[in-house]
Amino acid sequence: MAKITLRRLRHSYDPSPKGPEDFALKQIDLDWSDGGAYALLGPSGCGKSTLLNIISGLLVPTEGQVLFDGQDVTGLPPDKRNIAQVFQFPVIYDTMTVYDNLAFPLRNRGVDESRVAARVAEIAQMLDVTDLLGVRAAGLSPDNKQKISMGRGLVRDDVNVVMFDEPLTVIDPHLKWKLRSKLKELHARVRATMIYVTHDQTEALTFADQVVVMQDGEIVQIGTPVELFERPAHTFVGHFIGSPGMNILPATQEGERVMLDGHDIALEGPITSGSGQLEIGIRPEFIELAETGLPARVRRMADVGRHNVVEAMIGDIPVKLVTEGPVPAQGSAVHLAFRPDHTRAYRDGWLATERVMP
Ligand SMILES: Nc1ncnc2c1ncn2[C@@H]1O[C@H](COP(=O)(O)OP(=O)(O)OP(=O)(O)O)[C@@H](O)[C@H]1O
Repeated sequence: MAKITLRRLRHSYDPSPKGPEDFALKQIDLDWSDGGAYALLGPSGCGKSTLLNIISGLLVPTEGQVLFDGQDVTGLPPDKRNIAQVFQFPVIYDTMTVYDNLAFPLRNRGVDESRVAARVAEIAQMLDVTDLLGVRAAGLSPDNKQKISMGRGLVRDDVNVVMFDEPLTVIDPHLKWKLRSKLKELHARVRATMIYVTHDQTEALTFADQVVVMQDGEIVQIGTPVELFERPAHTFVGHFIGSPGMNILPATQEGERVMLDGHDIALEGPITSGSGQLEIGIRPEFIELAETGLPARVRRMADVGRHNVVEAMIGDIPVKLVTEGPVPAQGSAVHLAFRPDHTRAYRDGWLATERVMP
């Protein structure tokens, strides 16, 4: 397995790009350490596939370098990079048995049959497909086909990286969670460097130790799932991660004071200096209905299972909060308390408060 370094990567599909808007990847600098579980998360069109194709060698970047363990592989074709890839749709040979499918990548490398047998048995056991080893792949259900496809990606232990490109797309929703946790378990056992590409926050947050969030050809934040949830570096991350996402509320500043609809708001710490559009970011989980606080009116509520989501208006500004307690009737006057340690300011989208450590 290898450490992967992306150095000053830029890519444009336009042969003569004029400005940043012509670049599908603006500038990417990244270090992925050996054996880590990473997710690349972002909405459709943000550049995930472009980045994946550059790492796998299907695409040569317009600028910058890709290094595996410090060695420049930017110009190497995919078959010289020693990587395994699992795609959206299963890539298996229908006429072969499950055993032969799993054995294929090893036999292809000239691995001897006793080693093949041991490794196939190990992977089959991890994926719960031992019973299927003698079955022809053509007869498998779509999710079992994709499991075998994943197994083919994981069977070699000499690859630099295993890359998964939206691998659960074809899986039935009720089976998705099973495969999701299976993949996490597999990483813990195989300890390969893995990169998981998805637009689905649940998949990314379940699988990865570190999540790279992309927007519009740029990385907006790299962090653990908890870091992304608790302290988004950008309003995009706050909004994209969480359900419902972070409240992003228009704010004004007078000296050190930050105000929302004319009310002073206590923040996690001092606001950084600078200019630009000011907003307050607070997650619905960190707002409470209280005796005192910001006056608001309940607009609607939704029962989402374990808790209720209440939408209230502070003046003309809608705010969502999550509560497990009783919900006041629609139209009633309430007070909202923001937890200061989870209330942050953002300027032109970027985090603009410093955290005061307790
Ligand atoms: N072959 C291509 N030629 C021209 N433009 C392309 C090509 N492939 C992608 N793009 C553009 O590059 C940008 C990034 O696309 P990319 O496919 O990398 O995003 P993505 O995050 O993987 O999206 P999706 O999840 O929909 O695949 C988009 O604006 C897309 O239109």
